[in-house]
Amino acid sequence: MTRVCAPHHDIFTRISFDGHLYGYVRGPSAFSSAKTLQKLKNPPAAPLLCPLRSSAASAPSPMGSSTAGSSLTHLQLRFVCKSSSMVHGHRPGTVSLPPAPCGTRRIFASSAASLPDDDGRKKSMKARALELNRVLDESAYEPSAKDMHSLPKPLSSADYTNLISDGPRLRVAYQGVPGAYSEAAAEKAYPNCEPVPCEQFDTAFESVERWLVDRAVLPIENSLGGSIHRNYDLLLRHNLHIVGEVKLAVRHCLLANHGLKVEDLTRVLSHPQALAQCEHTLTKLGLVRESVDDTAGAAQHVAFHKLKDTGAVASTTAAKIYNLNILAEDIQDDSDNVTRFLMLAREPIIPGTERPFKTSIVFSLEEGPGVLFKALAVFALRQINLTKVSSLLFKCMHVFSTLNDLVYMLVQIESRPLRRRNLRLSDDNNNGTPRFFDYLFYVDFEASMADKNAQNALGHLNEFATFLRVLGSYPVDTSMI
Ligand SMILES: O=C(O)C(=O)C[C@]1(C(=O)O)C=C[C@@H](O)C=C1
Repeated sequence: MTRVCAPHHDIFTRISFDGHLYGYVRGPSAFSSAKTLQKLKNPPAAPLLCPLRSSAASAPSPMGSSTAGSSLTHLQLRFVCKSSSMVHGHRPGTVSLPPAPCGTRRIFASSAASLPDDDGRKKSMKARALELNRVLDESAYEPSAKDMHSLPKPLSSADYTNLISDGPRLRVAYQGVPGAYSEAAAEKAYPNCEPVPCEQFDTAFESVERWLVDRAVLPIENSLGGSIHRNYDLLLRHNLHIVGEVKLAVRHCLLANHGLKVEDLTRVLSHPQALAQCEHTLTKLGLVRESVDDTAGAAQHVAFHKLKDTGAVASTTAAKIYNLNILAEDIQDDSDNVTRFLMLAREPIIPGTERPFKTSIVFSLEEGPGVLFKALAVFALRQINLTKVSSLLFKCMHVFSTLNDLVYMLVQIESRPLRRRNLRLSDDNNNGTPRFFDYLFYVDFEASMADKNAQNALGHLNEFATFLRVLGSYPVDTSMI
């Protein structure tokens, strides 16, 4: 590896008004330089946005991450400074980058831009820096299919060491890539936030716990597809608090590359929930379904590989970002397709009573006839409405050590967030062998923990529950979906 001060790379940096250090890396091997920056143990800054503009695209891997391309000529990274001293101390020799062909220059503008005009040399550097900043400002970010690799790369566990959260905008983790419904939910929950894509749900949870982002917004249930069990598991496994909910009307489209017709397609890619939500339509079209991590990732894959026989079920936003054609709109089986997302934070909010609140709890019970009836009665007795009751079956009582072994079974009782009917219970007639198992019951009830009635109900439940945890008490999303 060569030091950055070797005459191989153009590196421009600047300090933005929001305290971030923005960086440009230029050069034929700029992409691999960026990758190296990301991998460094002690980088001066953490690249957040991967290549912004390039004259030749490097190939995104099937589900979003990018691979190095030797023909990149122009690339922008966004850096987040680790400390103010980094801004002022950012100088040649601090960053190691792989060698690149000679003939390019390097410029360190940010430190000069932030220095007082105390001598002529610094003055000219400062002028240069300001000029650079002006040029950088003029190159606005307009993602298109041509530079889709420029979109934020989803966080994976490996990225943790490089991410620092010090900007004034709230950073909100979501699972998926840009154009995913979860990104729209994050923006609805926290307008003006900076959505941070994460590869997996676990990554989103962990990035909040490690202070890399401020919040996470994750799907928990859908009116057609039901509960997202993975996130119920993660709610128990992690110690985050539910601080809000947001409901999003999910309207799926069938996307394909330009020039294709529905008849040309034999296969369709999407998130399993999205495929389930379009079950009837896709069956009617005779398309083979294939599950991927998220809807927008499916669109990205179809676009990047220019697939001729495969479409994607995703949003209109994903169609725009990845430059796909919309073959059919509103293909979900129910026009009232709503997904409920949870807003998660490290600290709980102080529950109030000035507006409608909801409280989410999880508990387990001793086995025995009528125990669930008894548990639900603590709410019924106090006229507290339940908006969700679901149960997960797990193998043994040691909740925290054995969640890996959690066996998801059909829920005994299930309700879904329907717009007009808040509670829908149905038996699954599961005559298996439940007596060998314990259940975790997840209940949402319409009351605030600041409400004495709710406190009494939970006190009552706690008398006989073998485990009880309040996951959060938060305002109900009453917005029009
Ligand atoms: O794949 C996406 O776009 C997501 O945001 C995930 C997800 C989900 O997990 O349910 C979110 C909303 C829709 O219900 C479909 C998929």
